[in-house]
Amino acid sequence: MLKATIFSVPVMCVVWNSEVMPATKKNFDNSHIGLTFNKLLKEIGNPVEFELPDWFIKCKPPMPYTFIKRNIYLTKKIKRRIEDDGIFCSCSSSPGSSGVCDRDCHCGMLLSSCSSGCKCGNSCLNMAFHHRPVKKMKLVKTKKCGSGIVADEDIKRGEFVIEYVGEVIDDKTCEERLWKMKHCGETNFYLCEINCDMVIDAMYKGNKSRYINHSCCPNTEMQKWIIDGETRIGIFATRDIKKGENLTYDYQYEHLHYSLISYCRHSI
Ligand SMILES: C[S@@+](CC[C@H](N)C(=O)[O-])C[C@H]1O[C@@H](n2cnc3c(N)ncnc32)[C@H](O)[C@@H]1O
Repeated sequence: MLKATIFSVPVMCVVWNSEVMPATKKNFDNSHIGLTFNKLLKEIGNPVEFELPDWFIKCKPPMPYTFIKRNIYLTKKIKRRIEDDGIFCSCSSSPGSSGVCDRDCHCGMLLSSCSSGCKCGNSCLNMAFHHRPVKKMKLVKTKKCGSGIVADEDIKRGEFVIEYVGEVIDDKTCEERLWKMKHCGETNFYLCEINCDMVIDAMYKGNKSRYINHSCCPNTEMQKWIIDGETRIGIFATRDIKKGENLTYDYQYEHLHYSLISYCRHSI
């Protein structure tokens, strides 16, 4: 339950949410405005406690974050090319296909993008997503899941939607951040596991993909691609999506270290 304390003083009105921001209160107490406020408080007497109305809690603005285009590594960047496994890109279009290699070429089947060895050259379609435009999407308030994302244009099945980017951290940092969030009472997590010791955390830095909510009947999916030796996560449409539809994917959150009271498709 969120509680606030309001002091009605002519001109100055301070709303303090003691459960969410304890660190800020300390800074506030020592600041000039804090000292003045405390002096005023002594003169006024005891504050009155009240519960914040539901509409206020629901209207809580989304947490600010820094927009980034590419992952930022806070851990060692491990580059692993498929060539390291003795697989070299010598793809060419298969007979009867559209004339360029697609996801059915050797590299595509390994979810690795083609390299310069590919005989299709610039027209190659197995170029993962790093050269493809991001779909138009809008940030919205959902009924039950805080902020969410809706498509702002029709999207076709299989099309690339957006890359999931954030800070790439190791397991230890991830655990530290989770504890910190627990202490702050933060319930929104922005974690995506790349492998057993690498997680993309879009809590502080990311793009709109950080707002895509979970559903067990999703319309997009996450795909791991190796692009120039780096594992990157692309979000792709699993069916045709109409403009205005909520974008969702399945978090498969049993892999992560937290649980989620999940609302599914229709209630998001
Ligand atoms: C990646 S964020 C998604 C954006 C988030 N809704 C926000 O307001 O910033 C993931 C968090 O959203 C909430 N969330 C996402 N999908 C949900 C669902 N289906 N049911 C309940 N909560 C959900 C959970 O708090 C989760 O930790």
